[in-house]
Amino acid sequence: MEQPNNKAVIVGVNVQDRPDFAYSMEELRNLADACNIDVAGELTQKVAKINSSQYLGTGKVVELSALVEGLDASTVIFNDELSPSQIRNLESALQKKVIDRTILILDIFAQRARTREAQLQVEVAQLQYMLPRLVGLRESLGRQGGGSGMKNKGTGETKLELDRRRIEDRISALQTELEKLVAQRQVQRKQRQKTGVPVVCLVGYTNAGKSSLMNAMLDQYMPDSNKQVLAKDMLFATLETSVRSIELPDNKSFLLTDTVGFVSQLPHYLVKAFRSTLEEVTEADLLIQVVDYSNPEYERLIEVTNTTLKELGADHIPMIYAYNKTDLTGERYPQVNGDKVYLSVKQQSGLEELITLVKERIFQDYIQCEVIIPFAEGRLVAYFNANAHVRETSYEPNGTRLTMECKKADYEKYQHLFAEPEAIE
Ligand SMILES: Nc1nc2c(ncn2[C@@H]2O[C@H](COP(=O)(O)OP(=O)(O)OP(=O)(O)O)[C@@H](O)[C@H]2O)c(=O)[nH]1
Ligand SMILES: [Mg+2]
Repeated sequence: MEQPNNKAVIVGVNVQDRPDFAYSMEELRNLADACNIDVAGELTQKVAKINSSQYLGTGKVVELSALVEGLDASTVIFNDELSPSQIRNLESALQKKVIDRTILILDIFAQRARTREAQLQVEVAQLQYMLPRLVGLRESLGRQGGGSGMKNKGTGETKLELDRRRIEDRISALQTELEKLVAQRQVQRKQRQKTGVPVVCLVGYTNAGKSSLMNAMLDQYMPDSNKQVLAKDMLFATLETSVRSIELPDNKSFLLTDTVGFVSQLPHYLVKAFRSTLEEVTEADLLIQVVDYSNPEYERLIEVTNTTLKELGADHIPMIYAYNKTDLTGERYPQVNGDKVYLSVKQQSGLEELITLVKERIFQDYIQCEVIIPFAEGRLVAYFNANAHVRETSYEPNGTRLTMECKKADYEKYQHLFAEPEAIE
């Protein structure tokens, strides 16, 4: 049986005048859009407390039913995560497919997952969502003839036929496979850490411009690298972590990591499932929180990001802010204010200011010095030319004089080889 249509009505309850309610409904619409669902109508209700049996008050359910019929919608989408019994009750009252915010997010993640690791993580999260809802989902499936909103390969009807026990087995098999991938990633990360190169992580709300910023940095500092990442005007364009090396003109380098974006009410099992991918964040030396400054709700989105970072155990890592998309606001840019840089990646403006701030934070263990390297230790001159910022080179009777900025650790390591300046008679 074919799905009748992809028209839906979105429904939300505004509990105690939530200040971000209007935005959360707009976001729900965007999430639906990202799943190719056509939002034909909207229904909201102000309440003091969510109705535990059917989410909406009884009168509102009747009103909703009429609206859904009138618009000929096949699906009703709720702005919060519904409990198994709420789904059951709403489906029997409405006789339509009932889905919630969580399943939309899971669906988008499933569509976008490219790497095996991301696919495994999404599937684990989907199964964990399904487990307590099996009965309701099965009823829904019987009525709709397939497609609960789970669209990725491998899920779908066959999976829904599995009983609880088999789903649990499947989850643990996926987790075992995932652990192997995570172990590999950890080895890679340990190797990177050994090199002592600082790690800077881009974090922030979805669609803020993290990947665009990463690409702009690559353009500017690594023009031949050909390692651009996907940046696109859609929710959750990035699901996998990418790490790129950025070498600055003064020979300082760092690793830049692009990560999955956050969204409000990110299902906790999704956060948990993606924890391994996001471990990079918890071990970074510095976080750059990219903010869509053109979004009127940007302060709330910063809050959501900070709460998610806390949930991941990354709230202790130093952070600076890139207030991006300033070109869409009336504000002046580029502009630096404490730990905030107002910039526009699109207009390629403010990148240098941001890099200056990054450098101040991650290269604190550098010193300015002047040393004389005996001619016999010529390899050291080559080393510093490659790994330090040499400002001036001159030749003395007893060796090469370098005026430079180098790592304090390097200075201390090679100090015993440096020559004393000759006394001028
Ligand atoms: N006007 C304007 N648009 C921008 C700017 N920077 C990025 N964008 C646009 O914002 C959209 C999202 O950019 P991405 O870089 O994919 O955002 P992201 O933070 O990586 O998003 P996720 O991967 O979904 O978390 C794209 O359409 C970009 O072209 C900017 O400075 N100004
Ligand atoms: Mg991205």
